[in-house]
Amino acid sequence: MESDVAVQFKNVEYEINNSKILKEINGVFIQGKLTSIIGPSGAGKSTLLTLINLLKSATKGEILVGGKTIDSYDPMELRRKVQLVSQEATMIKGTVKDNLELPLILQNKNMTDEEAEHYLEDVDLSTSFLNKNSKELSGGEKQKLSLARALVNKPSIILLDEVTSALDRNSKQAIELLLQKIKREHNVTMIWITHDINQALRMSDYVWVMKNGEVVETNTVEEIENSKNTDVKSVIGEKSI
Ligand SMILES: Nc1ncnc2c1ncn2[C@@H]1O[C@H](COP(=O)(O)OP(=O)(O)OP(=O)(O)O)[C@@H](O)[C@H]1O
Repeated sequence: MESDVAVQFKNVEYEINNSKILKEINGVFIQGKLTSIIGPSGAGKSTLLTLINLLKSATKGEILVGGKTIDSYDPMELRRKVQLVSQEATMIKGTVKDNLELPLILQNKNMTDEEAEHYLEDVDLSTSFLNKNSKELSGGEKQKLSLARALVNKPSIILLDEVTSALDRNSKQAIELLLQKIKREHNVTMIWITHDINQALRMSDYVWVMKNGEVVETNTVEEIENSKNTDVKSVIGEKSI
């Protein structure tokens, strides 16, 4: 396998209650690049994402992460390497610092205030937020904090599930800029589900287009924009799905 491949799907299927949610999925996610997954509701995007951190297990085929079959990872270890950030930006009760420190606390470690401030700066949050109750943060600030928390385990892959869908225009723009900065400075592979087609085309290096549990096309943004495939054309013609 090429060394720039972060994740590879080989004939992957996911079946539940005799229903095939994902069929014959093949493709790669390239190291250090941002790939968006787009497609209509129910296409199987979230299911595919959860296979990459073993929240679900493929029922057929093979997934390689960093060149190793996913089944060879301890799930907890894998989830440190492959961080999931979701739309809800779920916080635990307590301060901003409590939330940032959580990934370390789970490993019986601590975080100094200095380290915590560094993480806040990394995501463009004021260091004065350190002892603020996380409940008081705005939606955009919570999402920045959840990105900072995802960075604490120094992941090589970040899975983003509709992380800007609940945000207003300004916060959405701030998160987009932040994701570009994280990709650049931390060289992480990002796999992003979004219903905002313009955002996917604007932000991504590569795009996977899904429909009815299948991957219709995986390609660069430019190739996707010029695709002759009617399913691809209908998905990107929607602009917001
Ligand atoms: N546990 C389950 N049991 C049965 N069907 C399921 C289960 N989980 C998901 N599905 C079905 O699998 C299909 C794909 O769901 P999935 O959430 O992956 O799609 P999606 O593309 O992420 O959709 P959305 O954009 O609405 O989030 C849907 O038809 C859904 O109803």
